[in-house]
Amino acid sequence: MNVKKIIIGNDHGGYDLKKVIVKHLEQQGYSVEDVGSHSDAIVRYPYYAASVAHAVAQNPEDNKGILICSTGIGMCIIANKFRGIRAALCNTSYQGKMTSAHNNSNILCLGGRCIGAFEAIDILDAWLNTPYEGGRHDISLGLIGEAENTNFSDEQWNPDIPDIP
Ligand SMILES: O=C(CO)[C@H](O)[C@H](O)[C@H](O)COP(=O)(O)O
Repeated sequence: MNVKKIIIGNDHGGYDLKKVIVKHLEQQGYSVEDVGSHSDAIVRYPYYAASVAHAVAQNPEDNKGILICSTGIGMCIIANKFRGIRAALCNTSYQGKMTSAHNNSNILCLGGRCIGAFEAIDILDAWLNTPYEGGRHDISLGLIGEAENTNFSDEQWNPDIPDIP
């Protein structure tokens, strides 16, 4: 396992699934940092998404993140606003596998009210155990980096579409 630490955050909609995920990760020997929330009391998910995304963006070589809300959608929207973050909302283990292989995603987003615990663990294991393939996918990741370094208020990122695979 290359990842040194997994930072996990949730809101009230993700609290129950978070507990299952943390237990599973610790059983697998991962070091886990839980930024909360720590109950099912209603909280606002952007705070937790930002906390995890910031920590992963600060140390992307060593850290990965997991964010869980009711759907995973709001968490994913916030996390992807952080430079260097590639957050992926996954509802199937195939998506978990492919987002590691092709997107080299560094945050996994899950919907606590959308998938069951067993499905979530399958997705998580597929995501953690699948290596990034590199190769042609480096081109796409380079373009993602280019897009996130563009100030859209000043200019438009609208590159010509080249005739390459
Ligand atoms: O899924 C979410 C955002 O994408 C979050 O879990 C929100 O909390 C969701 O909107 C649920 O909100 P509620 O306050 O539990 O109705």
